[in-house]
Amino acid sequence: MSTNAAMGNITSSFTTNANLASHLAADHSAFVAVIGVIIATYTFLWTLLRLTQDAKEPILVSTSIPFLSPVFGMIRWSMGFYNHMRDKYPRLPIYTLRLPGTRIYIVNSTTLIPVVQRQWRTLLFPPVTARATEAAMGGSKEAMSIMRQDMVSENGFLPAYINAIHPTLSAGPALDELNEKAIQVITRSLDKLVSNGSTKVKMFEWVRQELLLATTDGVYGPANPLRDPRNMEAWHKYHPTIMFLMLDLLPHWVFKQGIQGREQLVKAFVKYQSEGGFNEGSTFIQRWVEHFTSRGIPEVDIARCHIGGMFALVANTTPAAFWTIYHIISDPSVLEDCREEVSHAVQEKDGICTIDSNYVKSSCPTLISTFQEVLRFHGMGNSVRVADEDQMLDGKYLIKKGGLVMIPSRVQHRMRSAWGESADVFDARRFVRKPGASRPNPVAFRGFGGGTTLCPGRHFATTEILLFAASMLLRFDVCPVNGRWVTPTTANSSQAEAMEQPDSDIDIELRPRPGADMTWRFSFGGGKEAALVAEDI
Ligand code: HEM
Repeated sequence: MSTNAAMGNITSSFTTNANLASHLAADHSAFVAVIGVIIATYTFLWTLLRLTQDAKEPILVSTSIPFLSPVFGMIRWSMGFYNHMRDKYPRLPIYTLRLPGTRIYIVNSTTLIPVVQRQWRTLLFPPVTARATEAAMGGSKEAMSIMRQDMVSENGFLPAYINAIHPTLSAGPALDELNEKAIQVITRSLDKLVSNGSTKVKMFEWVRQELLLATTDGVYGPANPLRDPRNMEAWHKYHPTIMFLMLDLLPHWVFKQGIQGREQLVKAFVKYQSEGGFNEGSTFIQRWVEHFTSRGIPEVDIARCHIGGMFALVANTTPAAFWTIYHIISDPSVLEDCREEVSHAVQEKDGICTIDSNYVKSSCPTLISTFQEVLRFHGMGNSVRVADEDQMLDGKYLIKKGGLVMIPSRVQHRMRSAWGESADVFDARRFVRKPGASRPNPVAFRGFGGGTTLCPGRHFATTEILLFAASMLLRFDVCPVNGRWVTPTTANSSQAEAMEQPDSDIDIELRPRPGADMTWRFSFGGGKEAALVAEDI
């Protein structure tokens, strides 16, 4: 190499190094600037968090990244998040989570639950219903202003709505008639299955279809919009998007299909309203419509609210029925006991088998206990209340106006102090009364919620599910097509619902039992409803 060339290389290498050094210096300052911004942002958020948190509020947790740690926790642990937090902070009766723009007070202690429920005039549920109506059902400004006018007093639209429907869903002729209509639909469908001989079905899909048709026929009557397969398809498109629409975080075009489904249902329910289809429906739906029309809710919004009502009707009943039937038929000893119990509810005369619904609701302890255990084990409702003003809870904890108070039922349902060491195990006979044994703490059982928002549809759903299960046990043997029962996982359950949903379906074969082809009927009337929650005992 010549001297010149060598010099050139040295010069060029020097220039390159100088460039590199200046690049590194620039990169270094950019790096320092980024770190500076991160530290400044972190310090700002941390200070903001501390300054806006009152010492009297429940202890603040999950703060490593201010305002975002709870969000990451919810994404990571999904529906197990609150149980994870309970295990992490086992001594906290209540704690605060701070999310962007929201503070949530999570109640873990069984003793605080009745306190929250007693403060129903300042810890409100109606704002939650109103928000769902607006975000997920598309309620108009006019309808929302009627709904939001008074959310506290008994004259307010939403509290008065619950009062209007309550008598039609409580023990009495209106409820009996509703349950009778619904079970007739299931019976007709089972008759058809029997006449087809052994049939293979996908269990969840099949249970869902049976209940959707039975429940909506029972409620809406002969003009039931869900009888039209296009509307049924629209429901299946819309239903999975409800939770995302309620969260209202993403633009609506992301859920185009779901919204198309919803709008198709709105048209169908507008027709149902304008043609007076409800006049031939249940007493429940007549009182429901009466309330909405008397308060001046526009027709199209009534149709939107019908869709919200449908969600309440079927969203939890379907998985609850699936799990009840699954846990009975997949356990030979539970199956034997339940079948024996319901066989005493049947009276046969002249080829007609009549099942006494009162007997099923009151005298089949293993069947009823299995259903209750389904509500405990698979129940995942988060009771949410909105604080209407600053207030003290139990004289100890400051709840700030606008904050959400939440009671996650999964935390209660898996509490060892309430359910013992077997809290994480499904035990079909857990609720069967045993001589000398004490009852589990009823406050820890939140399958139907509790307090003023205790589910008004619980008797309808309970009877429908128990009678469906009884019919199945009496008329069919059920086998898994692949020869063994494998309990589906539930990790992907939609958190808009109060019951876990199976992640995968099960192929089953329904084989008619001897006598399945006789005429099957139900008798109703005069009996009490099954008492599953403290308020009914
Ligand atoms: C197994 C089936 C069902 C389950 C597990 C269930 C569960 C629940 C739960 C946990 C709540 C309380 C929500 C809270 O406090 O935050 C609730 C409320 C409610 N449920 Fe159900 N439910 C079922 C069936 C039904 C049915 C069939 C209807 C309609 C007839 C219905 C109508 C309602 C209504 C309207 C509310 C709100 C009450 C209020 O605003 O005060 N539910 N349900």
